[in-house]
Amino acid sequence: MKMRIVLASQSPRRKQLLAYIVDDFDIAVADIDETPYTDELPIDYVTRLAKSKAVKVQELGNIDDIVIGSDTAVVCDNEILGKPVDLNDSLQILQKLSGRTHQVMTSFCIIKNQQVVTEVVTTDVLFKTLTDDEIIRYWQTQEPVDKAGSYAIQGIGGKFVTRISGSVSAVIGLPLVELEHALQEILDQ
Ligand SMILES: Cc1cn([C@H]2C[C@H](O)[C@@H](COP(=O)(O)OP(=O)(O)OP(=O)(O)O)O2)c(=O)[nH]c1=O
Repeated sequence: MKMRIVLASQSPRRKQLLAYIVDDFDIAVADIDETPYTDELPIDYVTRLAKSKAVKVQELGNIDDIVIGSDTAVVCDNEILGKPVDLNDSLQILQKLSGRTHQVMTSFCIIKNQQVVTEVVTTDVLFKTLTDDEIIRYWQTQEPVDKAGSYAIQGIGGKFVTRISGSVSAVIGLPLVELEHALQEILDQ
């Protein structure tokens, strides 16, 4: 029997990335509350969210589906910097990232029947020093709007990045090397 793979995500970037390693899959959106718990560690937060998204989609679909959930958090000094709601928010986030190294944590959770596989991939990203004027002009491009940490490394935000150490695909939305490996193990069973 051919397994159906379902990506539990509304992100066009995750869809595009998954298509690089999986020929055929469906999309289902899991609407979950993304508020971190008080004092929740970033690594626990991204793990929990990936699993919640996958579990929710599995509940709505077929028990035999292989469901993939994922979450990306931008973390600076152990603080989760979410998606900016307005220019002020974006200014605060990018001022924090200016001239220093932060972490991008992307989790995935694969569920097949009762089996749950989760993994978090952490990438270090160093930003050049940003002026407020640069941040404001960047906001006007609208690129930061739906991006964790208020930037997109694959877009205009790439011009802020001095150095990256880790997985580029994980920063954009899915760690392709690790996900392909984990998926292969499940499909081989
Ligand atoms: C840091 C960074 C984030 N992002 C994106 C990846 C994610 O789509 C988004 C992080 O938000 P997420 O909440 O992880 O994902 P999402 O809301 O877009 O989709 P879903 O929850 O349905 O899976 O930010 C980039 O595209 N480039 C970057 O450089």
